[in-house]
Amino acid sequence: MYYENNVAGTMNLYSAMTSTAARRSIVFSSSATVYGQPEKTPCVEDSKLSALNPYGTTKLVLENYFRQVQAADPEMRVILLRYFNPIGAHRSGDIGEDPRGIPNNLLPYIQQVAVGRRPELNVYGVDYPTRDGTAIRDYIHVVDLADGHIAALEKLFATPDIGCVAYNLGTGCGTTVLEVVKAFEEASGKKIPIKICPRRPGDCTEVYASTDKAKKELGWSARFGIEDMCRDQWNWAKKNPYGYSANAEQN
Ligand SMILES: O=c1ccn([C@@H]2O[C@H](COP(=O)(O)OP(=O)(O)O[C@H]3O[C@H](CO)[C@@H](O)[C@H](O)[C@H]3O)[C@@H](O)[C@H]2O)c(=O)[nH]1
Repeated sequence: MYYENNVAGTMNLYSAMTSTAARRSIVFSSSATVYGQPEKTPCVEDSKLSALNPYGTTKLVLENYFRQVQAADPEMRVILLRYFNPIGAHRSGDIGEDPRGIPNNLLPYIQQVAVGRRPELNVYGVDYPTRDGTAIRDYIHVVDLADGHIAALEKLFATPDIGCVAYNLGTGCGTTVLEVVKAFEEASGKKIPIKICPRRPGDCTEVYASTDKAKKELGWSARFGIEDMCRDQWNWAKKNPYGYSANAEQN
């Protein structure tokens, strides 16, 4: 079930719902950040939740809010989608991420180094207890993430008594910062100079998804690996080195 050929089918399902049911259904964009520093990986949906930073607190508060609202109104249907680390771009190279100012996230930063907009990548922490000392995340292609939403909507529309349920949207694979750098270098043919820096406050060591629940209950799993994500991100970057702006002055 992939979004390119499935949007029409999903819209038909949506039309089949009564408008009241549709109004009382929601897919909430939550985040793997609600796992805080996980006690165990892969993270399963019923793991203990906590927040390591203010962003994580906003997601936890809103997840709790939706659980309470749904408990008070059992006819509501709620799916909490916990995104892991979305990266990549549409394969056309025409739609991609274009953060304002200095990027906070890894891939947009690497991409700006690759196109010559920044001299080097700051690597935040090489003393984590991982295979190369850098932190581990579960990177997921944005197109897989989009497909996950279609699967969630279909589940929501087809299950009146769903209540409030959380699903991980991740690949189940953990990748270190240095492994991402290497994958991007291979995809782009560009050297990414790095500067070793202290850990960034609020970062956890390792987080990656258990994918079993989404696979079993939504019929969804990620199709793309880190090489595909870097290839598509690079395609976007080389076609649009200044994002949606035409030139360097606006950046
Ligand atoms: O310039 C950079 C940027 C990031 N990192 C490291 O790269 C990893 C990934 O960082 P980043 O891309 O900023 O993602 P996260 O901090 O893991 O957060 C992302 O993933 C979360 C889910 O886990 C989401 O909730 C957030 O919205 C999303 O930004 C971390 O170890 C960072 O320390 C660097 O070394 N240098």
